[in-house]
Amino acid sequence: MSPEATTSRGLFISFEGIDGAGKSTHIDGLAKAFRDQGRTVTLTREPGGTPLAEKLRTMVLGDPMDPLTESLLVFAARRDHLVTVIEPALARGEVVLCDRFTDATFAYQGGGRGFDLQVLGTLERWVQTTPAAETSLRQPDLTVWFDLPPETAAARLADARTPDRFEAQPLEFFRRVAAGYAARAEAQPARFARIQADQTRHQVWQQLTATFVRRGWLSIMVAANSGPT
Ligand SMILES: Nc1ncnc2c1ncn2[C@@H]1O[C@H](COP(=O)(O)OP(=O)(O)O)[C@@H](O)[C@H]1O
Ligand SMILES: Cc1cn([C@H]2C[C@H](O)[C@@H](COP(=O)(O)OP(=O)(O)O)O2)c(=O)[nH]c1=O
Repeated sequence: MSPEATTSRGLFISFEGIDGAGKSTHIDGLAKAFRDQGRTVTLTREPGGTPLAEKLRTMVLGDPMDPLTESLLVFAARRDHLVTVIEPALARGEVVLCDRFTDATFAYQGGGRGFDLQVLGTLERWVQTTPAAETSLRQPDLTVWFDLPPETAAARLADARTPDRFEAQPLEFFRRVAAGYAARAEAQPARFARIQADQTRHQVWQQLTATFVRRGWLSIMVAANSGPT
Protein backbone atom coordinates (compact mmCIF):
# COMPACT_ATOMS: atom_id res chain seq x y z
CA MET A 1 0.00 0.00 0.00
CA SER A 2 1.41 3.43 -0.88
CA PRO A 3 1.44 6.27 1.64
CA GLU A 4 -1.17 8.02 -0.54
CA ALA A 5 -3.58 5.12 -0.03
CA THR A 6 -3.68 5.60 3.73
CA THR A 7 -6.37 7.58 5.52
CA SER A 8 -5.90 11.31 6.18
CA ARG A 9 -8.81 11.92 8.56
CA GLY A 10 -8.31 12.67 12.25
CA LEU A 11 -7.51 9.54 14.26
CA PHE A 12 -7.83 9.07 18.00
CA ILE A 13 -5.77 6.13 19.26
CA SER A 14 -5.35 5.20 22.93
CA PHE A 15 -2.77 2.85 24.45
CA GLU A 16 -3.61 0.76 27.47
CA GLY A 17 -2.23 -1.94 29.70
CA ILE A 18 -0.98 -2.50 33.23
CA ASP A 19 2.10 -0.60 34.39
CA GLY A 20 5.21 -2.07 32.76
CA ALA A 21 3.34 -3.45 29.73
CA GLY A 22 5.57 -1.58 27.24
CA LYS A 23 3.37 1.32 26.06
CA SER A 24 5.94 4.08 26.54
CA THR A 25 8.59 2.00 24.77
CA HIS A 26 6.54 1.94 21.56
CA ILE A 27 4.49 5.16 21.37
CA ASP A 28 7.35 7.43 20.23
CA GLY A 29 8.17 5.01 17.40
CA LEU A 30 4.56 5.05 16.25
CA ALA A 31 4.49 8.85 16.36
CA LYS A 32 7.61 8.90 14.17
CA ALA A 33 6.07 6.40 11.73
CA PHE A 34 2.95 8.58 11.32
CA ARG A 35 5.11 11.71 10.92
CA ASP A 36 7.24 9.96 8.29
CA GLN A 37 4.01 9.47 6.42
CA GLY A 38 3.31 13.20 6.49
CA ARG A 39 0.79 13.19 9.33
CA THR A 40 0.74 15.72 12.15
CA VAL A 41 0.79 13.85 15.46
CA THR A 42 -0.40 14.99 18.87
CA LEU A 43 1.37 12.79 21.41
CA THR A 44 -0.29 13.05 24.77
CA ARG A 45 -1.18 11.16 27.95
CA GLU A 46 -3.67 10.71 30.76
CA PRO A 47 -4.03 11.72 33.43
CA GLY A 48 -2.44 14.85 31.95
CA GLY A 49 -1.95 16.50 28.59
CA THR A 50 -2.85 20.05 29.70
CA PRO A 51 -1.38 22.28 32.46
CA LEU A 52 -4.49 21.75 34.62
CA ALA A 53 -4.66 18.01 33.97
CA GLU A 54 -0.94 17.61 34.75
CA LYS A 55 -1.57 19.24 38.16
CA LEU A 56 -4.40 16.77 38.75
CA ARG A 57 -2.07 13.92 37.65
CA THR A 58 0.45 14.91 40.34
CA MET A 59 -2.30 14.67 42.96
CA VAL A 60 -3.72 11.38 41.67
CA LEU A 61 -0.30 9.70 41.52
CA GLY A 62 0.96 11.14 44.79
CA ASP A 63 -1.77 11.89 47.34
CA PRO A 64 -3.81 9.28 49.23
CA MET A 65 -7.56 9.61 48.46
CA ASP A 66 -10.71 7.52 48.32
CA PRO A 67 -11.78 5.85 45.04
CA LEU A 68 -14.60 8.32 44.25
CA THR A 69 -12.25 11.30 44.67
CA GLU A 70 -9.70 9.50 42.48
CA SER A 71 -12.33 8.81 39.80
CA LEU A 72 -13.61 12.40 39.82
CA LEU A 73 -10.07 13.78 39.47
CA VAL A 74 -9.14 11.54 36.52
CA PHE A 75 -12.42 12.41 34.78
CA ALA A 76 -11.94 16.15 35.51
CA ALA A 77 -8.46 15.91 33.99
CA ARG A 78 -9.96 14.02 31.02
CA ARG A 79 -12.62 16.66 30.36
CA ASP A 80 -10.04 19.45 30.24
CA HIS A 81 -7.75 17.35 28.03
CA LEU A 82 -10.58 16.34 25.69
CA VAL A 83 -12.02 19.80 25.07
CA THR A 84 -8.76 21.76 24.92
CA VAL A 85 -6.38 19.30 23.20
CA ILE A 86 -7.95 16.14 21.75
CA GLU A 87 -11.08 17.53 20.03
CA PRO A 88 -9.23 20.50 18.43
CA ALA A 89 -6.46 18.16 17.17
CA LEU A 90 -9.02 15.76 15.66
CA ALA A 91 -10.84 18.72 14.06
CA ARG A 92 -7.52 19.68 12.40
CA GLY A 93 -7.24 16.12 11.03
CA GLU A 94 -4.31 15.12 13.25
CA VAL A 95 -3.36 11.74 14.65
CA VAL A 96 -3.84 11.78 18.41
CA LEU A 97 -1.78 9.14 20.22
CA CYS A 98 -2.91 9.07 23.83
CA ASP A 99 -1.05 7.09 26.51
CA ARG A 100 -4.14 5.83 28.42
CA PHE A 101 -7.76 7.06 28.32
CA THR A 102 -11.04 5.97 29.95
CA ASP A 103 -10.38 2.22 29.79
CA ALA A 104 -7.65 2.90 32.38
CA THR A 105 -10.30 4.32 34.71
CA PHE A 106 -12.48 1.22 34.31
CA ALA A 107 -9.41 -1.00 34.83
CA TYR A 108 -7.69 0.85 37.73
CA GLN A 109 -10.54 2.55 39.61
CA GLY A 110 -13.16 -0.05 38.60
CA GLY A 111 -11.07 -3.26 38.59
CA GLY A 112 -8.14 -2.37 40.82
CA ARG A 113 -9.95 -0.30 43.44
CA GLY A 114 -13.30 -2.09 43.03
CA PHE A 115 -15.18 1.18 42.45
CA ASP A 116 -18.75 1.18 41.09
CA LEU A 117 -18.70 0.59 37.30
CA GLN A 118 -22.13 2.19 36.84
CA VAL A 119 -20.92 5.46 38.37
CA LEU A 120 -17.87 5.30 36.09
CA GLY A 121 -20.22 4.76 33.12
CA THR A 122 -22.22 7.85 34.08
CA LEU A 123 -19.06 9.95 34.40
CA GLU A 124 -17.86 8.58 31.05
CA ARG A 125 -21.07 9.78 29.36
CA TRP A 126 -20.91 13.22 30.99
CA VAL A 127 -17.25 13.80 30.20
CA GLN A 128 -17.07 12.33 26.70
CA THR A 129 -20.19 13.91 25.30
CA THR A 130 -18.78 16.73 23.21
CA PRO A 131 -20.39 18.75 20.42
CA ALA A 132 -17.57 17.79 18.04
CA ALA A 133 -17.91 14.02 18.47
CA GLU A 134 -19.56 12.37 15.46
CA THR A 135 -21.59 10.15 17.71
CA SER A 136 -22.70 11.77 20.94
CA LEU A 137 -19.97 9.97 22.92
CA ARG A 138 -16.29 10.49 22.04
CA GLN A 139 -14.35 7.22 22.13
CA PRO A 140 -10.96 6.33 20.61
CA ASP A 141 -11.10 5.04 17.03
CA LEU A 142 -8.77 2.30 18.26
CA THR A 143 -7.51 1.18 21.64
CA VAL A 144 -4.24 -0.73 21.57
CA TRP A 145 -4.20 -3.02 24.59
CA PHE A 146 -0.78 -4.30 25.68
CA ASP A 147 -1.77 -7.54 27.39
CA LEU A 148 0.77 -9.44 29.48
CA PRO A 149 0.85 -11.35 32.78
CA PRO A 150 1.18 -9.05 35.82
CA GLU A 151 4.19 -11.12 36.96
CA THR A 152 6.05 -10.25 33.75
CA ALA A 153 5.23 -6.54 34.07
CA ALA A 154 6.38 -6.52 37.71
CA ALA A 155 9.68 -8.17 36.77
CA ARG A 156 10.23 -5.52 34.08
CA LEU A 157 9.51 -2.67 36.48
CA ALA A 158 11.66 -3.98 39.35
CA ASP A 159 14.42 -1.39 39.85
CA ALA A 160 13.34 0.42 36.66
CA ARG A 161 11.84 3.51 38.37
CA THR A 162 10.56 4.87 41.67
CA PRO A 163 7.02 3.48 42.00
CA ASP A 164 4.03 5.89 42.16
CA ARG A 165 0.80 5.15 44.11
CA PHE A 166 -0.31 2.61 41.50
CA GLU A 167 3.02 0.98 40.68
CA ALA A 168 3.51 0.34 44.41
CA GLN A 169 0.38 -1.85 44.51
CA PRO A 170 0.69 -5.64 45.04
CA LEU A 171 0.41 -8.17 42.22
CA GLU A 172 -3.20 -8.94 43.17
CA PHE A 173 -4.17 -5.32 42.37
CA PHE A 174 -2.73 -5.68 38.85
CA ARG A 175 -4.57 -8.99 38.36
CA ARG A 176 -7.81 -7.07 38.96
CA VAL A 177 -6.67 -4.23 36.67
CA ALA A 178 -5.86 -6.77 33.92
CA ALA A 179 -9.30 -8.36 34.39
CA GLY A 180 -10.81 -4.85 34.10
CA TYR A 181 -9.12 -4.35 30.73
CA ALA A 182 -10.21 -7.80 29.54
CA ALA A 183 -13.84 -6.98 30.42
CA ARG A 184 -13.73 -3.68 28.50
CA ALA A 185 -12.15 -5.39 25.48
CA GLU A 186 -14.79 -8.11 25.55
CA ALA A 187 -17.60 -5.54 25.75
CA GLN A 188 -16.26 -3.43 22.82
CA PRO A 189 -14.24 -5.84 20.65
CA ALA A 190 -14.34 -3.67 17.49
CA ARG A 191 -12.53 -0.83 19.26
CA PHE A 192 -9.76 -2.97 20.80
CA ALA A 193 -6.59 -4.42 19.27
CA ARG A 194 -4.98 -6.85 21.70
CA ILE A 195 -1.19 -7.00 21.53
CA GLN A 196 0.61 -9.98 23.09
CA ALA A 197 3.04 -7.80 25.01
CA ASP A 198 5.06 -10.61 26.65
CA GLN A 199 7.17 -10.95 23.51
CA THR A 200 10.42 -9.24 22.45
CA ARG A 201 10.33 -5.53 21.63
CA HIS A 202 10.74 -6.39 17.94
CA GLN A 203 7.83 -8.85 17.97
CA VAL A 204 5.62 -6.36 19.81
CA TRP A 205 6.51 -3.70 17.24
CA GLN A 206 5.61 -6.09 14.40
CA GLN A 207 2.18 -6.77 15.94
CA LEU A 208 1.60 -3.04 16.42
CA THR A 209 2.47 -1.99 12.90
CA ALA A 210 0.46 -4.88 11.43
CA THR A 211 -2.56 -3.55 13.32
CA PHE A 212 -2.16 -0.10 11.79
CA VAL A 213 -1.34 -1.33 8.27
CA ARG A 214 -4.41 -3.60 8.32
CA ARG A 215 -6.64 -0.60 8.97
CA GLY A 216 -5.02 1.42 6.19
CA TRP A 217 -3.59 3.91 8.69
CA LEU A 218 0.13 3.21 8.07
CA SER A 219 1.79 2.18 4.83
CA ILE A 220 3.74 -1.08 4.74
CA MET A 221 6.87 0.81 3.64
CA VAL A 222 6.80 3.27 6.52
CA ALA A 223 6.04 0.47 9.01
CA ALA A 224 8.95 -1.63 7.73
CA ASN A 225 11.39 1.26 8.06
CA SER A 226 10.46 2.16 11.63
CA GLY A 227 10.75 0.71 15.11
CA PRO A 228 10.84 1.55 18.81
CA THR A 229 12.91 4.73 19.27
N1 LIG B 1 9.10 -6.36 24.94
C1 LIG B 1 9.82 -6.06 26.03
N2 LIG B 1 10.61 -7.00 26.61
C2 LIG B 1 11.32 -6.70 27.73
N3 LIG B 1 11.33 -5.50 28.36
C3 LIG B 1 10.55 -4.54 27.83
C4 LIG B 1 9.76 -4.75 26.66
N4 LIG B 1 9.09 -3.61 26.38
C5 LIG B 1 9.44 -2.71 27.33
N5 LIG B 1 10.33 -3.25 28.20
C6 LIG B 1 10.93 -2.62 29.40
O1 LIG B 1 9.96 -2.74 30.43
C7 LIG B 1 9.91 -1.55 31.21
C8 LIG B 1 8.49 -0.96 31.17
O2 LIG B 1 8.20 -0.54 29.84
P1 LIG B 1 7.37 0.79 29.55
O3 LIG B 1 7.37 0.98 28.07
O4 LIG B 1 7.88 1.91 30.40
O5 LIG B 1 5.94 0.32 30.07
P2 LIG B 1 4.60 1.17 30.33
O6 LIG B 1 4.76 2.50 29.66
O7 LIG B 1 3.52 0.35 29.70
O8 LIG B 1 4.46 1.25 31.82
C9 LIG B 1 10.99 -0.62 30.65
O9 LIG B 1 12.17 -0.77 31.42
C10 LIG B 1 11.19 -1.14 29.22
O10 LIG B 1 12.48 -0.89 28.75
C1 LIG C 1 -5.69 7.48 32.88
C2 LIG C 1 -5.64 6.79 34.21
C3 LIG C 1 -4.43 6.35 34.74
N1 LIG C 1 -4.40 5.74 35.94
C4 LIG C 1 -3.11 5.31 36.52
C5 LIG C 1 -2.45 4.19 35.77
C6 LIG C 1 -0.97 4.41 35.97
O1 LIG C 1 -0.53 3.68 37.10
C7 LIG C 1 -0.87 5.89 36.29
C8 LIG C 1 -0.12 6.73 35.29
O2 LIG C 1 -0.06 6.09 34.09
P1 LIG C 1 1.24 6.07 33.17
O3 LIG C 1 1.34 7.39 32.48
O4 LIG C 1 1.17 4.86 32.34
O5 LIG C 1 2.41 5.94 34.20
P2 LIG C 1 3.96 6.06 33.89
O6 LIG C 1 4.23 7.42 33.32
O7 LIG C 1 4.55 5.87 35.26
O8 LIG C 1 4.26 4.96 32.91
O9 LIG C 1 -2.20 6.38 36.44
C9 LIG C 1 -5.58 5.51 36.66
O10 LIG C 1 -5.55 4.94 37.76
N2 LIG C 1 -6.77 5.92 36.14
C10 LIG C 1 -6.85 6.56 34.93
O11 LIG C 1 -7.96 6.91 34.48
